Amino acid sequence: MIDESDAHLSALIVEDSEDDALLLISHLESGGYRVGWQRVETSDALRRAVTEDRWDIVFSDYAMPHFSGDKALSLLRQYDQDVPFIFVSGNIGEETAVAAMKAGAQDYVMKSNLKRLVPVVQRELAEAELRRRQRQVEDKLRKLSMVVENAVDGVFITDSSGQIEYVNPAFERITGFSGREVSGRDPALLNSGRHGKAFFRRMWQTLHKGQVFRDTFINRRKDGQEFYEEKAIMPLLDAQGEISHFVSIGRDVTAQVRERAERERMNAIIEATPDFVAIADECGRLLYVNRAGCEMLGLGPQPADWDGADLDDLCHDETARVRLQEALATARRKGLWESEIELCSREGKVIPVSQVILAHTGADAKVEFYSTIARDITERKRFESQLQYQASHDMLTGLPNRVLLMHRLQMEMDRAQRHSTRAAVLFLDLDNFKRVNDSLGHQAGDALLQRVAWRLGNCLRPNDTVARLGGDEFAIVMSDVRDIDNILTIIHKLRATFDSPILVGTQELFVGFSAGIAVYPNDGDSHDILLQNADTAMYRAKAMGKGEYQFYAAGMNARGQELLSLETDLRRALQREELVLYYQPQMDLGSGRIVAVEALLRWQHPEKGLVPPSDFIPILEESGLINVAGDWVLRRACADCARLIGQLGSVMRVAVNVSPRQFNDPGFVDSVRRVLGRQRIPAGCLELEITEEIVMQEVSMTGSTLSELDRLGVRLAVDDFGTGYSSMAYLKRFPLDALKIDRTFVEGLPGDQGNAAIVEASIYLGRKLGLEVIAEGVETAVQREFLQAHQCDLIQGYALGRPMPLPALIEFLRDISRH
Ligand SMILES: Nc1nc2c(ncn2[C@@H]2O[C@@H]3COP(=O)(O)O[C@H]4[C@@H](O)[C@H](n5cnc6c(=O)[nH]c(N)nc65)O[C@@H]4COP(=O)(O)O[C@H]3[C@H]2O)c(=O)[nH]1
Repeated sequence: MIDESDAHLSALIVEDSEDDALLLISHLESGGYRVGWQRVETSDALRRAVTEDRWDIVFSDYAMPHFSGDKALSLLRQYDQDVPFIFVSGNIGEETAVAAMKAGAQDYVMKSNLKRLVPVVQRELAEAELRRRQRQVEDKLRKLSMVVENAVDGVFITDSSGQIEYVNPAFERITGFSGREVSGRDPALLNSGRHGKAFFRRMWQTLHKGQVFRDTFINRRKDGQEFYEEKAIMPLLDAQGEISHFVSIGRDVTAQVRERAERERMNAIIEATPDFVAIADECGRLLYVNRAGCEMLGLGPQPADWDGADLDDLCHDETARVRLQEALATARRKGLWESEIELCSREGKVIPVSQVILAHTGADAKVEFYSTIARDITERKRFESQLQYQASHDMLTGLPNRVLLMHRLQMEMDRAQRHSTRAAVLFLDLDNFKRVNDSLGHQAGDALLQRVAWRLGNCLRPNDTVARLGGDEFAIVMSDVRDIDNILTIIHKLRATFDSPILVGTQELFVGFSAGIAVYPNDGDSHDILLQNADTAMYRAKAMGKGEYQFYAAGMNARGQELLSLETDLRRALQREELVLYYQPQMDLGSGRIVAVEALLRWQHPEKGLVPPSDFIPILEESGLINVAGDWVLRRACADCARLIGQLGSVMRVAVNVSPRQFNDPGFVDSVRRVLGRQRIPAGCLELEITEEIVMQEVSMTGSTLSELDRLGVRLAVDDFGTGYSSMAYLKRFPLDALKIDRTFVEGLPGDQGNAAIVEASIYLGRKLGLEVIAEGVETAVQREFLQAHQCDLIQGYALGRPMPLPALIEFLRDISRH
């Protein structure tokens, strides 16, 4: 009996007789099968049946009216190789049966002997199952073999003694050996000798334990070249569990190993490079920064330290950020951007770098990432600026040299053109420098030049430039020259700066300059010409004598030139004592006596003759020479006064004009005290004429000076009374003795009613305040009478006498006393 589990049988019956088919089924059922069956009797029906269903077994009659067993067999085998095919026929002969078996039928059963049917079915079903399994195994083997044959990995199989039995095509390709060449040989033929014994010992130990050995082998190809093979070797066991074979599967990883080595080398190089190397994603986020970059920018060494940072964070301000965005845009457009830029470290240090940014694009031309290399050029920049400094500065003095001077001069010329002002260049040449050099040596000469440079630098405005042109030549570029006075101011400052001696070693040296001045745009429209003209002017100045300053051109600079030469002349006049005092008498209207004289300064110019004070006092004021001149006037006037008193035997007062600058000099009161002491005249014999301008200036200081002078006993008179716009209050506040009515009010007397009223009021005011009133510029007898009638105390003017030199005055006074 058949097994219950095998009892179900699906049977296809090719049979023209329904009865025969039923008989067949009944035999099978009586043999224990539960049969599901179908009967077909044409080729179409058979085809349909085998394509639509799966059958355990097929029975077929041999000869049928519309079909034949042969055809049924061959049709079936087109669809199924394994299903048992059993002829069940009434008349199949021996020969036909053998031929049918050859054609693929499994057996035949005579209809007359159906007793055989069940055993045949049982046997054929079992064999069909075997065949099916076999076929599956073969199928699998075929597939595996195909895989191995087509694998990219090299495979070889050895027997247990290590002799090669099989190699796949990949092995041949990788090693260069053909299967035939290596068949029966030891795989050691691939040995490169690069692995030590320990390596193979470990391999064999692993394999003999029945485990898989994996490692990277360095093997040798047939042509002797080495290659890297990532290999797995495994033992195969037979039914007894003994190792029967070894299978080696190896992948040629030479390219990867080399690539990895190359990458590691590159990485080591990048890590060792002193330049900043970084990779950023398409949004600028940093993906990689090398060691030098981390150090340069103060980023930690671990990626986590700068995680989230991007290229933007390396910019120190908004301008740098905009520049970076432009750089990235250029890199996206052109693939590369390079320039010099400034990066900023985390600590805020600004680092100048020479940087390259590359944009790396993918297949869609979109940027996938950026790489950048930046070299710290701090040193180079420092060196460059040092070079630039050296190229543009004089090494001895540290002042700009000719190159930089020309550049600044051009800038000032441009600025002057824009603002419609002027620029000036002064060419200075040290007087007597050669003598210093020759007598004290070069070191002393150098030291002198350094100190001169320092002093020059200190007396200029921040926008002016002083340069050393070489030797003892210096130049100054003056910016924003609005009028000629600006230049004169600088010249005064220069002179004042070099008034005191320069100490070189133990020597005190007085330094003077000869200078030429050229003014843009009048004296040239290019910097070369301007400097050349200033040079020319300097030579002219030198020719005039040491310490001279000379403007290049006449024309608009004529006034400057004139003022300058006047100033130079005045200095000389003071030294050569060309200044003289004239005296003009003052009469007491009450007694009719000459009680005082006014000292009036004159300049006895060798060529121009007698120069009036109006022509030179403003220059003395401007240049500061007024203090020297005023001091001289004071001494001279007091000395003359003493002489007058001595010679005439009567008291005589001298009035001396004091300029604002002289009055404000802190040493003024002392100098008055000194003069009085030296000349031994009573203090009341000296009257100081001060202007309304002086009394109106900062009150506390003026007040204290006036009080000090008053305590000395000196008389104080207000000159030019009524010409200013001042308040009369000062007359009360200060210790004054007299007021002098200005001659412009006396002029029209008595006809000019306005003037007459002012003069009357002034006399009235003076009397009320206890001040002596002196009328100036009295030219006529009518004026004198008017003043006398209005009780003016004193008069002064041509009506009495013009200013005269001392001998003439003495004569004049003697004349009067004689009459
Ligand atoms: N038209 C006319 N003029 C007359 C008559 N009488 C006198 N004068 C002139 O009037 C001026 C009087 O001097 P001031 O008002 O102090 O005015 C002085 C004074 O301010 C200043 N000055 C003169 N000498 C000195 C000085 O030693 N030091 C200072 N700081 N200033 C002085 O110069 C100014 C002018 O002096 P000067 O030219 O000498 O001119 C003198 C004198 O010559 C007259 O009847 N008619």
